[in-house]
Amino acid sequence: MTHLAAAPSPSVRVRAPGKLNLSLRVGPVEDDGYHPLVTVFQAVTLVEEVTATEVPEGAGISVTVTGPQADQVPLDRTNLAWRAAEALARHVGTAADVGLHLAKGVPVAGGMAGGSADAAATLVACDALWGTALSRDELATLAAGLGSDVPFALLGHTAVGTGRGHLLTPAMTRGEFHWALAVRHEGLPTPDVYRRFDELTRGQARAVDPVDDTELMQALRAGDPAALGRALHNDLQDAAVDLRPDLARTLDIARQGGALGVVVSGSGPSVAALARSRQHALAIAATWTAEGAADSVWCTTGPAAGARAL
Ligand SMILES: C[C@](O)(CO)[C@H](O)COP(=O)(O)OP(=O)(O)OC[C@H]1O[C@@H](n2ccc(N)nc2=O)[C@H](O)[C@@H]1O
Ligand SMILES: Nc1ncnc2c1ncn2[C@@H]1O[C@H](COP(=O)(O)OP(=O)(O)OP(=O)(O)O)[C@@H](O)[C@H]1O
Repeated sequence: MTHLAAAPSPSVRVRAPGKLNLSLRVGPVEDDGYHPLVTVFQAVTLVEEVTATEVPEGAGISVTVTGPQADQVPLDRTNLAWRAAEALARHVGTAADVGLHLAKGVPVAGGMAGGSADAAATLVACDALWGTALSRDELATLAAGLGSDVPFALLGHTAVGTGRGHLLTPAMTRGEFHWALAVRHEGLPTPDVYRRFDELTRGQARAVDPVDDTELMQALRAGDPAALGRALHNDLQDAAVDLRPDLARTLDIARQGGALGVVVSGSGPSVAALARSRQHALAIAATWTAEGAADSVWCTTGPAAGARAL
């Protein structure tokens, strides 16, 4: 008797990057509860990998997760990847049946948009698995409905974000930038940081203006890490440090270690230090570890590609 092995279910694997905000300028909160932003995103080589696998009709969506902080990631419909699959299925009028596996390489709740990368990767993976063949523009519209950082995870590289951060213009850059990252395993909820920003600025934050990032954009075009380091900026930094005062020491240690610039990433609590080289990034990371200033440290480079099938 011949034994026939069952054919594996079709699956699609997609990688999407985490991000840093090289500059994050935040205006006064609007009536919808969101803040107008001008931000310069850079995608980095810390990535999420999402595998979407065909499941029997009517099986619905399921999520499994691996990675160092997998226990902090929800497996139900509050997971952004689940919501991305649901949003795509609703948009194209197909049944939302898929198994999603997330291999997490981006720190969880670190201000580096790991969940957003999962959502972007899921849109691309399910679009391929279900053969729905949406354009990148249609995917970007769905992405913006899932979260402000999701469209950038689709696009990748370096881009200026306006509106809620979801309206993107690619930016010209030269060369590769080396980053050291100090990660705290207790995350900072993004809404809390924006709320603290409102309190600290008493609702009177200055209106955002892309002109304020002229030097940063020049540094990127020139591939000049020293100039980029001087131009790093984050309007949410004071709010993040106010909520987590120990971040001040993490910032100081990197400065003392000769970082070209150091900044809280997005809403924190991750801290990103721009280094002269990979060796320099490793040295900053080693000092953070030695001083107990981070729960984990990472070295990465940017820019990196947006969500794409492997
Ligand atoms: C801090 C950043 O990561 C910088 O890129 C983003 O602004 C946050 O993006 P995100 O996590 O995708 O945020 P969303 O899921 O869209 O929004 C979460 C919450 O953050 C606040 N929020 C977000 C974006 C924005 N422009 N203004 C805000 O006030 C709102 O309270 C919102 O309810
Ligand atoms: N796919 C996901 N991966 C990680 N967390 C998720 C996911 N979906 C939902 N969450 C929830 O969202 C919270 C924030 O997740 P995430 O890792 O995306 O934060 P972040 O990097 O700070 O996001 P951002 O920089 O976009 O504000 C987590 O604590 C978790 O409860």
